Amino acid sequence: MQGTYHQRHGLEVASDFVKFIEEQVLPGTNVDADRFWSGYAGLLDEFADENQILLNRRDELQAAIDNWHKERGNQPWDSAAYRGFLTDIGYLAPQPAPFSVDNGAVDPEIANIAGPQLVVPVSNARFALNAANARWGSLYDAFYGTDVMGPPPAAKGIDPARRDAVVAKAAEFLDKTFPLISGSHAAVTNYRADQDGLHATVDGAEIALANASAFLGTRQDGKDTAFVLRHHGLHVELVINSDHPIGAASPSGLRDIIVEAALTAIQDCEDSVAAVDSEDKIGVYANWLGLMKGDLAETFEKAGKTMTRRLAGDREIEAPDGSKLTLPGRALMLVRNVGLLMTTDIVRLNGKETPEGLLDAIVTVACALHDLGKTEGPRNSRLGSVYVVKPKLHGPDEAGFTDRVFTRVEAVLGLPANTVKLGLMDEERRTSANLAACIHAIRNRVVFINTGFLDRTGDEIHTSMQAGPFVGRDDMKAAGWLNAYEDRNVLTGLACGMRGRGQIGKGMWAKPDAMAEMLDSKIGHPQAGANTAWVPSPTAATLHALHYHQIDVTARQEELAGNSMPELDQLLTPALMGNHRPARDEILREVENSCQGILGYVVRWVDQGIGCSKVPDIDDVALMEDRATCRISAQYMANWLEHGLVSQDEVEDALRRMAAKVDRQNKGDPAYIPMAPDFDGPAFAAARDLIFEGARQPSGYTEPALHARRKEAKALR
Ligand SMILES: CC(=O)SCCNC(=O)CCNC(=O)[C@H](O)C(C)(C)COP(=O)(O)OP(=O)(O)OC[C@H]1O[C@@H](n2cnc3c(N)ncnc32)[C@H](O)[C@@H]1OP(=O)(O)O
Ligand SMILES: O=CC(=O)O
Ligand SMILES: [Mg+2]
Repeated sequence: MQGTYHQRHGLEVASDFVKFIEEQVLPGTNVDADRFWSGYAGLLDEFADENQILLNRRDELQAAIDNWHKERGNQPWDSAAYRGFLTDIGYLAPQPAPFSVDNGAVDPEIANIAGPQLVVPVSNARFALNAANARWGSLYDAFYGTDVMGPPPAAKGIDPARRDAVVAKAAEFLDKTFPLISGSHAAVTNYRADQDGLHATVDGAEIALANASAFLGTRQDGKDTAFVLRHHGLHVELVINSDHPIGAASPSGLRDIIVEAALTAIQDCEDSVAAVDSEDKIGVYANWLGLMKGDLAETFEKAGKTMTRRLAGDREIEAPDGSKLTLPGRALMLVRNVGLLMTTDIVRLNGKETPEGLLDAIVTVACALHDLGKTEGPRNSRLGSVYVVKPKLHGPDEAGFTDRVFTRVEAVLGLPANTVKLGLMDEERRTSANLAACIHAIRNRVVFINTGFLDRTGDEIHTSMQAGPFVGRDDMKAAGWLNAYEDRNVLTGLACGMRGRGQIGKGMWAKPDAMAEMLDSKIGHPQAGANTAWVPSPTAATLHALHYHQIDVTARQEELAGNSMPELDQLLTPALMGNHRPARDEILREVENSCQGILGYVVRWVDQGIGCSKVPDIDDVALMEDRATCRISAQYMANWLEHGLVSQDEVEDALRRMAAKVDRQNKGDPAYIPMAPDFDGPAFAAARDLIFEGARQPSGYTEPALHARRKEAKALR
C-alpha cells in the first residue's frame, strides 16, 4: 500500500512517483509531464486488459495440460498424441513462412562482436556502475584472485610464486592469440611501437607479430603505456610500466594484460532485484536513469578507504600512422524489464492496480531519452537505439503484444518506430516450442534470443507438474528436452537471420566462485554457436572473454547453420522418473538442498530486500540464487510433494533444520534476522508458500509469494 496519490489524466499515481517522473526523469527530454501521463493513460487503456487476457490464457492452457496428464494417468508417453493435443488447444502455434529479422540500427557489440554479457541488479548502484565499467578487465587480477591458479589467495600482498604462474599463464594466452613470428611472449624483454607496428625483443632481436595488423595503436594513461591489439573483434591491451611492482618484476615492464570483457551488460529490473513498492521501484529506475544520463555515482567504503565510483570514460588510442581511434570504456547496456505477471499499486486505474511491465516499458525507455539526446560525451548506444530485455514471455501472442506496447511507448515519447530493440528471453516452454513465431512477431526489433535455462527449467517442471515426478537435478542437466531446447534456439536464430544482426545467447554461470570450472566448461557456449553468454561478475566476464578468442563464433555459426534441428517431440518430452525411484537418502538430500537454497535466498529477499545472493549449497559450493533458481527449487519440491516422493512433514522438518543452518551461515551479518527457533517470521513463511503453494502458483513463479511477504516484512518494520 502506497502513501498518498495524485491524479494524472485519470490515473492515480503514488505521490513520490509523480515527483520522481516530473522532477528527475522528464526534465532535459522533449517530453513534458502532460504528454507523459496522458500517453501512459492511453497506453494502459489500450493494453492493461489485454495483459490480463494473456495471463488468463496461460491459466487456461495450464489447466488443460494438467487435465490431460491426470486423465492419461500412468499410460506410456505418447509423443504424437501429446503434440496433437497441444496443437488442438493452441499451445503450438503455426510456423511462420521463412523470414529474416530486419531490426534496423544495432550497435556492433550486439550485432557483430562475440563476447560475454554481464548481468547485474540495477538496484545496487555500486554493482551497476561496476558492471557498466566491466568492459575492460585485468587478466592478471582475474587469474591471481580466483581459483584458476588453485585455491584463491588468503593473505594480502603478492605471493611471488603465484604471480609468476599468472604471468606465465597470461603469456600462453598471448602466444595463442597474438603469436610472434618466432619466440614466446614469455621471453620478451621489451615491447616497442613505431609507424611499422609493434616490435617485441626476444633474445636481443626485434620480432614482429605474426599478424601485424592485430596491432591497432598505443594508449597513454599516466605512467602506463598500453599497446592495443585486436583479435576476433575483441581488444586486448599490453600495459607497460616498469615503475609498477608487477611491471618492475617483468623484463619487458609488462604490468598487466587488460582484456575487453563485458561487451554488453544487462541492468536488471527483474529476477535479481527485490522491488515491491514505489520506494523500491524509484530506487531501481533512478539508477538506470543515472546510467542513461551518465552521472550515476556511488560512494562507499572498501578496504578501509572511501571511494566514489563513476562511469568510465572512452579510451583514446593513437594508431601507428598518428591517427586517433576511440574505443568505448563501458559495456553497451541493456535494461531487463519485468514480465507480464505482476501488477503494481504505484499507478492505479479505476481503483485497480496496473501491470508493472507496462510501467517498466514506459519509464525505462523515458530514462533512455537522456542517452538518445546526448550531444557530447560517451553515449550508451552510438547508433541511437534503446535495448530492452523482455523476460518470461509465453509464445507468439505475448511477443506480438510486447512489440505493440513498445510501438506505443515510442509514439508517446516521440521516438522513431523500432528505436526500442528487444531481447527475447527464451525461457518459457511455450516460447521455446514456438520460437520462430515469437521471433517473427518482433522481427523488426529483436536483437537477442538468449536461452534462460534456469527459468526454463522451472517452467518445464511446472508445465508438466501433473505428468509425474521429474528426475533429480543432475539427471535434468543431461535431459533430452534441455539439449533440444539449447540446440533449437541456436538453429532457429540462424534460420531467422540473426547472424550479424543480434545475439544468440546462452545462460548464466551460476557458480560465481568456481572460475576454474567455468574456464573449462563455458567454452561450450561459443562452441555451440552462441555469440554471447551470461556471467555473474566482472571477473567472470574477463575470464569468459578468453573463450571468444579461442572460438571464432562467426565461423562456428556458419558450420552449424547446416545442422538439422532436433525434433519438437524431443523438446516436448518431459524428463520424468518413470518407474525408477531414487533411494530414500538421495531424495531427502535433494529436499534438504532445495530447502537450504530457498531459505538462504528468501531470507535476504524478504527481510533485507536483496534480490540476488550467493548462497552455499549443501556441499558448501556458493551458488548465485535469484528468482529463477528459486523457482526451480520450489517447483521441484512442489512436484515431488504432488507425486508423493516426499511428505509434507518431511519437507517441514527439512525446512526447520535448514533454517537453523542458514541462520548459522549468516551469523556475521548484523542486519540478519534469524528464522529459528520460532519459524514465525515472513521469510520462513515465504519459503513455505513457495513450496506448498508451488503447484498452484501461476507458471510456478516466485514473485507473488515473495512480494507479499516482503511487503509484510516492510510493514512490520
Ligand atoms: C537466471 C537469471 O536471471 S541470472 C541474472 C540475474 N543474476 C545476476 O544478475 C547475478 C549478478 N551477480 C551478483 O549479483 C553477485 O555477483 C552475487 C550476488 C552473485 C555475488 O555477490 P557478492 O557475494 O557481493 O560478490 P563478491 O563478494 O564475490 O564480489 C563483490 C564485488 O564484485 C562486484 N560484482 C559482483 N557481481 C557483480 C556484477 N554482476 N556486476 C558488477 N559487479 C559485480 C561488486 O561490485 C564487488 O566489487 P566492489 O567491492 O569493487 O564493488
Ligand atoms: O533469466 C535467465 C534464466 O536462466 O532464467
Ligand atoms: Mg530468467
